[in-house]
Amino acid sequence: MEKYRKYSDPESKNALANLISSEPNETLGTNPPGNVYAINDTLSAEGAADDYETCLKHLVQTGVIDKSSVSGFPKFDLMLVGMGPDGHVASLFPGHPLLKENQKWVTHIKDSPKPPPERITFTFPVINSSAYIALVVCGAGKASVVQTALGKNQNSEVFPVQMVSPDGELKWFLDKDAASKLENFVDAVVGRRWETPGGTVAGGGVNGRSSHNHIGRKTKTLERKDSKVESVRMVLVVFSGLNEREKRVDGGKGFDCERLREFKVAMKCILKYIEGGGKGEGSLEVFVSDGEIDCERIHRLVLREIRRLEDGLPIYADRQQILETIRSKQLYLSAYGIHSTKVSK
Ligand SMILES: O=C1O[C@H](COP(=O)(O)O)[C@@H](O)[C@H](O)[C@H]1O
Repeated sequence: MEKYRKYSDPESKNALANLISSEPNETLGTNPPGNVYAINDTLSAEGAADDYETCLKHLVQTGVIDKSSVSGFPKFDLMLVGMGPDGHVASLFPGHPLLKENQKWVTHIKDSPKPPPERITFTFPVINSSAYIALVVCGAGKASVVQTALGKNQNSEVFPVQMVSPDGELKWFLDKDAASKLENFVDAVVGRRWETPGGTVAGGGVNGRSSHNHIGRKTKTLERKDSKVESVRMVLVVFSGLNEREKRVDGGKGFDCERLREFKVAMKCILKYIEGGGKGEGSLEVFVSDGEIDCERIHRLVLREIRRLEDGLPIYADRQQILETIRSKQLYLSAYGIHSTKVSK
């Protein structure tokens, strides 16, 4: 959770949740508005936090959200958590008394060190009761805290991010810049990227220059094509090029293979969509079919997948698992709607 802003404010994450719920989304389709539990921006920050906690309690009582048998707090299936350069998570800042809150589910802050000062936030007991937390951290400004949190050196003051310790699974997702101060951890933690034309490799270990250029050439060719036949052909070429490449990657381990696997799932979906004349019944795991073959869309989807394979976040490799969780649960937009609202008053 974070800043408390009016929905009309572009920084409001409630506004983002509402946008997601009303606009058809390439991957998720249209989310039913009833699945979004937004913060009441007509109340004060304190009132909104209490109101939100009441809403959450109702959802637990009615069985929409599980209750943790360990802590008694609500247990979210999936929580997407970011981190600030000072190591804060949600709106729980270093040294702030809210770090110790152990009764409330949702609380407010009026003196946030990062603007805006008024925010509402989940407390640590709620965050740490989650079944799965994806901690997504990007940017060089966060590299020092990442180094401290994941490295071997002890720090005297514990960063809030170091207090993220769920009953379930915790997975860090770092981009290259956020991971730049890690040494031995790089291979283990960071998704390996293919060598870029400039020669930069994160994670290393993959002899990827020729493959990168191969894909790059195909991308350029693809950009010039827009007929149905060419779209199909290019999907197949990219797909078979990757099969070849996969044989050279390190024995099926590491992020490269996981990302390739996710990419291949996407390519299969696109092929089924094409072969089924736009009606890929039950087969469109990574995008939603609207019934008609749309070449522009195929083109855009293939480019999107290539971009994610080559330069996307490591979380790309976990898309199937995340989508499965999202689709099988009734409540799933907490990361946007609950986790973060921003209202300026
Ligand atoms: O203020 C906040 O910042 C952190 C980090 O944001 P990012 O845009 O740099 O990733 C965010 O995770 C948190 O929810 C928010 O309160």
